[in-house]
Amino acid sequence: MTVAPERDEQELLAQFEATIGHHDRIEPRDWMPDGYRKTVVRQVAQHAHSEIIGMQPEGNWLTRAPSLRRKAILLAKVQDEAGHGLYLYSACETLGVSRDELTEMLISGRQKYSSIFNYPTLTYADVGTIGWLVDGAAICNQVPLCRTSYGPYGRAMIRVCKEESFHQRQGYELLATMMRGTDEQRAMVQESVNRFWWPALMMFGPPDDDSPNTAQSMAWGIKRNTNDDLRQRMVDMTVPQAEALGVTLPDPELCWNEERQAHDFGSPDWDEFKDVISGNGPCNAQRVEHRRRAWEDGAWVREAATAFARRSDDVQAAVR
Ligand SMILES: CC(C)(COP(=O)(O)OP(=O)(O)OC[C@H]1O[C@@H](n2cnc3c(N)ncnc32)[C@H](O)[C@@H]1OP(=O)(O)O)[C@@H](O)C(=O)NCCC(=O)NCCSC(=O)Cc1ccccc1
Repeated sequence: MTVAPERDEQELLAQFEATIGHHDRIEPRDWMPDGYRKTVVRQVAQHAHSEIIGMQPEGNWLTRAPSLRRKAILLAKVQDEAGHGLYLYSACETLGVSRDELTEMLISGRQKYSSIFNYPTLTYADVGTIGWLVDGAAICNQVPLCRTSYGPYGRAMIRVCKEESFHQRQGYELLATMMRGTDEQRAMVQESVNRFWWPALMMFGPPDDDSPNTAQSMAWGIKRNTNDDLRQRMVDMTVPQAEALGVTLPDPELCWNEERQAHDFGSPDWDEFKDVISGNGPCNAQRVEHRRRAWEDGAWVREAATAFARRSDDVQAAVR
């Protein structure tokens, strides 16, 4: 007996929902609703683009690192970011979208990357602040994503989070070293923290009541927490670290709320956030142009690798 197609679809949907309900993983060959596939591709692609574009602000300091040790640490970190981008592009490819298409969507502005990477890195202290605050925010956001419902994304996150922890520690250690230095160095750290604090809080996305995707993404287990929840976690985690470092977080409203057992804090400038994610931040044009040039300059490498792979296949076929 043949089953009616609608019946088939209903059974598949029920099976999908049961998997989500049990907090099990959805794997690439499993049936999934079109909206789920699109949402995972959107989030994972944005995440991958962020890692790749995110190499630029710190990469800016590679040739000017103040010592061999600092240069080696920074090189390792920037290379890790490239690796994270590649895992994430691979996770996206399991859903039937190619690396070429993803890069095209980034360069043409059809897909986003994290707002934070549209701010400039003006001093070497920014390398420390990015490690401490930006990787700190990335950890808050990504540890729960190790339990995301899409298998390849969650597994990529496990490795990425281990590396992000090293990134955060190296940033904190850099800032701690500068804070033990001269008055000028301490002032440089404070100035850098003042510039990056609010943009780091914006990384978690708009407030929950202004976040169109959160409810559905949580229902599908793609996101495990809301944007505001994770932002609160970041503030609570960072305040004692700032005290230990001896820097001030630039928020006059920041204070401990005994009743909530959490910090109250001010609101980021959401108009600035909207401007930055619409392409009008201080470095948007420069970041995308740099990526476009690198992609075009690398065309010959991709062509050579494809030709080599084709020839190897021909040789294998001839031997068989
Ligand atoms: C929380 C959120 C970012 C946004 O929640 P959703 O539910 O998806 O959206 P929601 O409805 O709340 O927002 C409405 C619209 O606003 C967009 N938008 C929101 N926020 C931002 C933003 N900050 N920047 C730009 N756009 C943002 C959002 O896409 C949506 O637009 P769309 O409808 O697509 O046109 C989520 O996608 C997520 O957890 N992603 C995974 C983590 C991830 O990507 N991490 C990367 C950074 S860490 C790193 O790279 C490591 C590193 C450290 C140091 C150096 C180098 C590398």
